[in-house]
Amino acid sequence: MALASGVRFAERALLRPWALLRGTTLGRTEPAAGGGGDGARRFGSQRVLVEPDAASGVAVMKLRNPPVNALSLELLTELVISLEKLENDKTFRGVILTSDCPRVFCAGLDLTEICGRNPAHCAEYWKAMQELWLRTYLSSLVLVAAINGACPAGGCIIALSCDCRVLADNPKYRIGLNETLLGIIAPFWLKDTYVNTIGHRASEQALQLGSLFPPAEALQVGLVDQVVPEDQVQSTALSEMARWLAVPDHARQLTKNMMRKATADRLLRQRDADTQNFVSFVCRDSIQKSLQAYLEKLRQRKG
Ligand SMILES: CCCCCC/C=C/CC(=O)SCCNC(=O)CCNC(=O)[C@H](O)C(C)(C)COP(=O)(O)OP(=O)(O)OC[C@H]1O[C@@H](n2cnc3c(N)ncnc32)[C@H](O)[C@@H]1OP(=O)(O)O
Repeated sequence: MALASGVRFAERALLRPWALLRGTTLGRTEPAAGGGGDGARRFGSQRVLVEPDAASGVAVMKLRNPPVNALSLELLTELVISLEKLENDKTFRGVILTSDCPRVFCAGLDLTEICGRNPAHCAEYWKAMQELWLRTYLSSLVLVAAINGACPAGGCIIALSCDCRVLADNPKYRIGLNETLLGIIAPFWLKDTYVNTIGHRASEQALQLGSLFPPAEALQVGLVDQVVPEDQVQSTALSEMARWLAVPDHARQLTKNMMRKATADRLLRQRDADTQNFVSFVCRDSIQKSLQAYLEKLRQRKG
């Protein structure tokens, strides 16, 4: 009974794939450095590099959308497709999500996707955001975030959608939801994800203040599970993965589903309304002005 409802839920979460692969090169396969058999072949796309290890059942998925892994529509699309590919391949039980860009895990939403764009584009973009969150939050795989760089806003949400987070101990690598500082508001599903991770009071404070936590504070508040020297992020993520994979899949997956279903269902029930809210909010003149000003500040901040 529990299994059947878990499967039905997973099926509902598998929402439509998009036909929006502008400029993507999906499905490319090439030998990993060091060569080897099938287990060592890497695949992926232009913006997502997947290094599968069939022997351990673990794949490393690297975001590579330089300079800062901003979540462009293409990156969102390629992430969903790469994840789906691994989920459909029974060889794999876990994914380590990390960045191929130096110093940044993910800069969050790509502001150029919502600045000066028409409502139809903003809607398409937001649906892609929702899709990635649903896919990661409900993934049947064990997802471990190896956070090897700055992790604001949408980057933080991707990390929080994983089962476990390992952050590199570098004061520049801050993590949190800073939306209010851009003059925008985190949608309810981001807020729910935050609350589910660090609790109501800490979320209330951090969300209103737009706090970006340095590693020690992120650990203290519970945003991340481990803080380790930068050169140990990958090995620690692998050790964490082993701990999670020691649990039988069916028991772990059904428990994950039990813990996360209500939060995901809330978005699934209101997906269109959430998109409309986002579009009407972000297309307001006043919001466009503050987003433009924020982007300009980022561009001038060089050095
Ligand atoms: C999965 C579901 C997700 C749901 C998400 C829902 C809502 C999310 C809200 C958001 O995500 S809003 C975005 C918030 N992001 C930020 O505030 C981060 C802004 N960026 C930074 O703070 C810094 O860039 C950095 C990430 C700390 C990296 O610093 P660094 O010094 O290494 O690089 P920069 O010189 O600042 O930037 C290089 C280059 O990249 C441009 N850029 C940076 N961030 C963004 C962005 N989010 N979108 C678009 N472009 C960005 C920056 O302007 C520079 O461009 P240039 O042309 O080279 O000047």
